Amino acid sequence: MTALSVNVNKIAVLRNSRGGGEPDVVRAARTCLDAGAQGITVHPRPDARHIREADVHALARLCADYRVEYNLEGNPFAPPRPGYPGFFALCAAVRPAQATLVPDGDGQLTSDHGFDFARDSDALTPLVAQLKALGCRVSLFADATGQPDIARARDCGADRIELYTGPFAEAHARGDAASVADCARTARIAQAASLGVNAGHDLSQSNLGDFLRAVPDVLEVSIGHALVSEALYAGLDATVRAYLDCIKNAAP
Ligand SMILES: CC(=O)[C@@H](O)[C@H](O)COP(=O)(O)O
Ligand SMILES: NCC(=O)COP(=O)(O)O
Repeated sequence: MTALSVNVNKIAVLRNSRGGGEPDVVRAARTCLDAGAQGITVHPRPDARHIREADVHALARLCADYRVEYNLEGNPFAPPRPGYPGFFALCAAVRPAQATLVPDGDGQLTSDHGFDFARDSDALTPLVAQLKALGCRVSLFADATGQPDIARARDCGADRIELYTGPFAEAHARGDAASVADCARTARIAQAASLGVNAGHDLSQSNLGDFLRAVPDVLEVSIGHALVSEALYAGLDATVRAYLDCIKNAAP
């Protein structure tokens, strides 16, 4: 069955907005694992807008305690800067079970494209080898347009690809069913090249079932933005009631 890796970036967004320690990303991740999630994903960015170096280490310890997969995502080509030692250095320090390479520019709001394998293969190949030497499974973020050159990810030495599902999610929200067929075609090309298939970006409760029914043998989905948004809705009712109880119980 497909594994769920929860991306906790958004918990760190909320924490950083106040400068304190709440919400606590490790507590949130532990709650996800206690609920049955099979892994934790983070995508630390060079500007440290959400996940910070210390979080990467703390979550690595948690995943080791729970013996679950830790999936570290990032751009291996982004140079180090104060507060961000670089993706490879982070992987060398915590040795995540899976390193997912994503070709994000610095100023991007979020990830919005996969690798161009015709252009990037030569640069990726030695990096993939170095990450594998650390003991990481390596996955490469890939557009899901049915392009045959997805098989080149295998030539780079990668174990898996992660289908970029943002365009699928947008199309699904418009009621357009065609894009899931592109995802399925891309997955089959990758699998024929002996690559495992992960998927992520903007997956949600409203599109995940349709995605998994259409795309064969997806090994893992990593989900953050929608999952955390939905958790707010799911938790608000109980939380407001708890506050009302506090007020009632404190009333003279
Ligand atoms: C690769 C991918 O799709 C996710 O890791 C996504 O980029 C999360 O990053 P943000 O939380 O910064 O949007
Ligand atoms: N790799 C995708 C991921 O970790 C989560 O993406 P999103 O659900 O936050 O869009």
